Amino acid sequence: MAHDILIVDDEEDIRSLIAGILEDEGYTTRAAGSSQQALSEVAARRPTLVILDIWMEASQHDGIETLKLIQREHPEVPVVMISGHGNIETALEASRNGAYDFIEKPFNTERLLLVVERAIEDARLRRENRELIMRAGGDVELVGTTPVISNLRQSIERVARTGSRILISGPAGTGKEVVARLVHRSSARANGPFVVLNCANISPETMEESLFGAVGNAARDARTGMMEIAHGGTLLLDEVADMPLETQGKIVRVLQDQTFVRVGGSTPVSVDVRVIATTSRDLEEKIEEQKFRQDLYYRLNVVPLEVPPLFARRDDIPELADYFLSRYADATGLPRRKLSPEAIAALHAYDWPGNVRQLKNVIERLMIMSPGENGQMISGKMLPSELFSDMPESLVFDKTSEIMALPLREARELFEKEYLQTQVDRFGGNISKTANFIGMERSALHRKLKSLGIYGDRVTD
Ligand SMILES: Nc1ncnc2c1ncn2[C@@H]1O[C@H](COP(=O)(O)OP(=O)(O)OP(=O)(O)O)[C@@H](O)[C@H]1O
Repeated sequence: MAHDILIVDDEEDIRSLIAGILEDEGYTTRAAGSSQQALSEVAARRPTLVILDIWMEASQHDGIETLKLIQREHPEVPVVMISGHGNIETALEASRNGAYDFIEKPFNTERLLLVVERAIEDARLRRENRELIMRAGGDVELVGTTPVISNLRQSIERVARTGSRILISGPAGTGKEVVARLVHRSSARANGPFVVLNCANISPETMEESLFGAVGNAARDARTGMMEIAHGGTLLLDEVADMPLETQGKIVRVLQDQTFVRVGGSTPVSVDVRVIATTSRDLEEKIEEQKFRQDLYYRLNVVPLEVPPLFARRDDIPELADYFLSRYADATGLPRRKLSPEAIAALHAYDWPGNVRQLKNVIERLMIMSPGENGQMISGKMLPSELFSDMPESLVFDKTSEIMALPLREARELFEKEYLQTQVDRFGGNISKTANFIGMERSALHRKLKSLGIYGDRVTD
């Protein structure tokens, strides 16, 4: 996506000289010959960068005042000042007011391009930092090698380049946002912003201000909307099923024209934004209940991507657990730990109703609550009890009275039978995994099952 640069100078020659240099490098430019025009261009759409002359004689505001006005509305937009006279005082004042850097007349093309490139990169890093701080843990790695995840990865690569709208569905905590971030990162917009708007629990008024921004007045501050901030990049509508119906109607039109009006304003703002939506609810059901607009559904659901629950890709659990262990150790400086085979087997057997997010939280908790040396194993006993609470009733063993009525040898045999049958069922009949979990040799388990008469067709290696 081309960056959108606003050039502000009262000399026509300078404006077209800079525009020529920048356009040759693939930037998109707009020009303004006065401070008033500059401010209305900024108001029409937030630029990626402003190049602003310090001396603008016939303008209502001089360069410094214009800088202040731009910074007040958009402190995140970098402004590079042009100065004709190497006046240190003015330079200092501009820096104090947030100017990113200076270029002096007459121009050196190399220097101009270098400063522009640096300013845009610096703003991108700041934005990413802000996003990281705001959404700590929002990483962009889709860990997993099961066929469903490998297919998903391929679909992401394929669809990312097309620019189509995508609807990502799947239960909470499965990694829908990770998928959206990956799409953005693999697309032509990767250097543009990635903006997330959470649609849950927002009133229609707040939602519209968040999306479209607002013109300031006595009652409210001016605000740049997510649509405008996402220009040249991607906007993620998280949990889109919760978007108020009124806003749904408005966004249908915006998706079509990529143009909207800020709350309280009348000037149309044109943007170029790729919209991705996520949902953990069944949108077709919401349409039937008349809580979601069908036309919006069709517009968003150009390419559907599905992220399956964690229990449907159990074999990714060990790799995910390992990934969170090392990531958490790196982030905190805590020792690097490993999971023991029986701990891995227990994580593998659990159903994870909170999906990957729950697994990540369990791992973090383990690292904090079970301190140990570098490389020291985390054993099955250290796992939180919630992991065992959804075990089948028979494993918790409700046959106490029956057992109590038996001599030891028979009681032991009954217990073993119940215990092993349940464990084998838990691991879907897989002997290696069962053996691993219960801490027995695979061949010994085979023999044991046979001797207890529970060696059926469902058992596999
Ligand atoms: N395959 C994965 N590889 C690495 N990390 C993952 C993976 N899936 C999820 N995560 C991590 O798990 C957490 C939850 O993922 P994410 O927020 O993407 O889920 P979600 O489906 O968008 O959840 P919700 O619907 O609740 O918003 C995040 O910290 C994310 O980084």
